Amino acid sequence: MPMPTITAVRAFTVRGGGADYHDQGDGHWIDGQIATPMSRYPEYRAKRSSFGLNVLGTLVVEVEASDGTVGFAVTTGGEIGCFVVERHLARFLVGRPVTEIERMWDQMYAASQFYGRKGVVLNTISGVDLALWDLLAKVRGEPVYQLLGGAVRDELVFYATGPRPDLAKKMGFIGGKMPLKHGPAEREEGLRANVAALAAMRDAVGDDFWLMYDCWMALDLDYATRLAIAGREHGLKWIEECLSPDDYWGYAALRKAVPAGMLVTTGEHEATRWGFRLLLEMGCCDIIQPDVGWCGGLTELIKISALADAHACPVIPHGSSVYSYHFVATRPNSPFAEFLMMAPEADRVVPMFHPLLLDEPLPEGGRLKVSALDRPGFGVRLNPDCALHRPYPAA
Ligand SMILES: C[C@H](O)[C@H](O)CC(=O)C(=O)O
Ligand SMILES: [Mg+2]
Repeated sequence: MPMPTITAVRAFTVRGGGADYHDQGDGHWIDGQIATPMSRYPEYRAKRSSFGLNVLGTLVVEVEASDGTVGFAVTTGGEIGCFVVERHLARFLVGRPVTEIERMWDQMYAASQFYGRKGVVLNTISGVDLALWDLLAKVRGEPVYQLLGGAVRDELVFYATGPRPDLAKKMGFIGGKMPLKHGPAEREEGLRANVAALAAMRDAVGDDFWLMYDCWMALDLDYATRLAIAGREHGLKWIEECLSPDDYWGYAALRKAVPAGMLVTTGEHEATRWGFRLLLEMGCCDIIQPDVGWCGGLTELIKISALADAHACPVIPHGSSVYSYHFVATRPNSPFAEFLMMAPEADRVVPMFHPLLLDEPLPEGGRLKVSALDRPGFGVRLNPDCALHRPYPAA
């Protein structure tokens, strides 16, 4: 049966939240003091925006088909992403049938290998890939999760990321992952403060609620090991992204050094099946956390997940709202999902990609029925009130 072909590819950027969820206004918890690889420089410690955490902005990719259907997706990538899409990647899409996602992915990756492979180029390929899945699912009139093989569960259960696991517990989430505040440059005093914050939160939530620490690449092996050992007493379930994403050897050593039963997790800044192959084969972690908007998109996440399954390693995707939910619904080895608390005080559930997307389904009581995803494509719309900027329109 002849399928529509792709007739146009457009790339836009937009500021203020959206897929670059770090691009928030003053006073938001996500831009407070959180340990980062830049925390060793005191002048970049108090706010993550001080070193440029929100420098990229959101990338919006639209793909239009010959029958008039438009698919779209959002990720982090901003103006650089727009350039890569419109001046380079679009050529591999225009004129192709909407079904040929695998071939388009392979051409985008192979053609950009000389300057890509990870980082913003893979964010960009992910954005294009997700827009292609949205388009194909809309052309077929089905939700994306049905194209992925259908749901393996009726509802998703979530843990919450943010500074208030005590409030997340009241909202019905199964656990809370806190941002670590102090890094190694703040020495023993900082370490004691990190452990004290965990202990206080444990007192607030009781024994059975999961508590985790997100260390956002800020630590070294020695500090991470000491934090894990001290955290065990307070029921720290996992310790996340402690080291540089390039330090596979450090992660392998950390996994051996943490107390029995504590999980080492990482992968939100890793990309492609080859990056995750290193994490898995080197025994770096107990859970991988690819971000579907950064790791290469759904086409790549399917491969990463299969590889992880063969290593008995669960896949709990990082954030990414609907783009994760449609995937998690379909994989036996993704037993729960992350919800990032994007309210400035983490005191209520708000859409992760607010204000950019309309119709983003929200967990209620820490759960989301898969039937809430039953709309064509990823089931979301762009908010017409958000001012999109198209810096590199095709000539
Ligand atoms: C809170 C973390 O520093 C980061 O902003 C989000 C993240 O790493 C996660 O959700 O995981
Ligand atoms: Mg994280």
